[in-house]
Amino acid sequence: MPHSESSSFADRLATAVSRTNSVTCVGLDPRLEQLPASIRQMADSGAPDAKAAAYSQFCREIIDVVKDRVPIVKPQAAFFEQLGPAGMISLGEVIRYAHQSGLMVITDAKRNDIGSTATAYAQAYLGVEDASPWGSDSLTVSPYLGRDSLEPFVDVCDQRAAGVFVLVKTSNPGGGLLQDRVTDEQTVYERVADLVSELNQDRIGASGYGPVGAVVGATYPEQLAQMRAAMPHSWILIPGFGAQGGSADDVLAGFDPKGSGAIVNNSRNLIFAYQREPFAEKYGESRWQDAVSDATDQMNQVLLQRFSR
Ligand SMILES: O=C(O)c1cc(=O)[nH]c(=O)n1[C@@H]1O[C@H](COP(=O)(O)O)[C@@H](O)[C@H]1O
Repeated sequence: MPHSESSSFADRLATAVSRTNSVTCVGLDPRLEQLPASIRQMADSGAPDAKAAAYSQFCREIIDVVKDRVPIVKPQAAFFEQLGPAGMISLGEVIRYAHQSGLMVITDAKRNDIGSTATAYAQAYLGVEDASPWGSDSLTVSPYLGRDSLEPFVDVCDQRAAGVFVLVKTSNPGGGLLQDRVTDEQTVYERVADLVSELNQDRIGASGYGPVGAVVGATYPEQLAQMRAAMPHSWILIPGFGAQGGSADDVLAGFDPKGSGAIVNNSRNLIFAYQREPFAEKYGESRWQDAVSDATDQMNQVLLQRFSR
C-alpha cells in the first residue's frame, strides 16, 4: 500500500527521531567471526544457509534490543550478499523484522546504473509493506552515473513515500581521489550536493526535509558543516562514527539548529560492543545483548548532551 503524502519518508524519519529522542542509526553489519559464540555456533557446518540463519538470529536480537531506543537501522547488504542466495533471504527477513518492530530501515547497498536499470533497483528496494519485495524505507545510492541515473529513484520515492541517501562525501580515506577533484571551480562532492538539492526541490515535506538525502562521513567534519549548509532540506546520513574515528563533536555540524536533519550510523562499535571496553568487562560474551543496549544508550546520551532538542 503506498503511503499518503502526509507520511513521506522524510517526515516519518523526523517523527521517529522525535519519538525515540535519538539520532542514532544502528548499522547491521554481521561479520561471522565477530558473532557471539552462542550464535556463531549455529554456523558450525559452514553451509551458507546455516551462516544466514546465524545472521538473521543475530540481527533479530539486536533489533529486539534497540527497537525503542533508536529511530532507524541500516542493514549492510554486502555481508548478506557474501553468503549468496541464502544471505539475501536473510536480508529480506531482517528488513521485515525491523519494520514489524517499528523501526525504519535504510538498506545500504550503494546501488545505481543507467536509468532504465536504476528503475529496477528502485522498484526492488524502495517502498514498505507490499510496495516492494525488499520493503525498505530507503536505500543508499551512488551518483557516479549522473542525474538521469538518480531520477528513477526519485520517481519511485515519490510514488512510494520512500527515500534515498546519495553518496556525497564518503568516510573512507581514499574518497577524496575523485570526490575532492575540482572542476568548474567546485569539487565533485560540492557538485553532487547541488544535484541532491536540485532533485529535492519541490519535494519538501512538513518536517522541512525531502526524500533525497546525502551521505557525508563523520571523518570529514569541516566538509560536513559545509554540506549541511549546501543541502538544508536533505537528511544527512553520517557514517564513520566510532570504529572509523568520528566523534560526537565531529558530527555536530551535520545537524540543523534544532538538532534534527541528520542521523549518525554506528555499526561495529554497537553491535559488537561486547568485544570492547568497558562493555567487555561489564557483560562478557554471554550478555552481549546487554552490551548492545548499554552502548546504544551511551551513544544516544553522548549525542543528546550536544543538543537541546
Ligand atoms: O553508506 C554508508 O553507510 C557508508 C558510507 C560511507 O561513506 N562510509 C561508511 O562507512 N558507510 C557504511 O557505514 C558502515 C560503517 O560501519 P562502522 O565503521 O562499523 O560503524 C558500513 O556499513 C559502511 O559500509
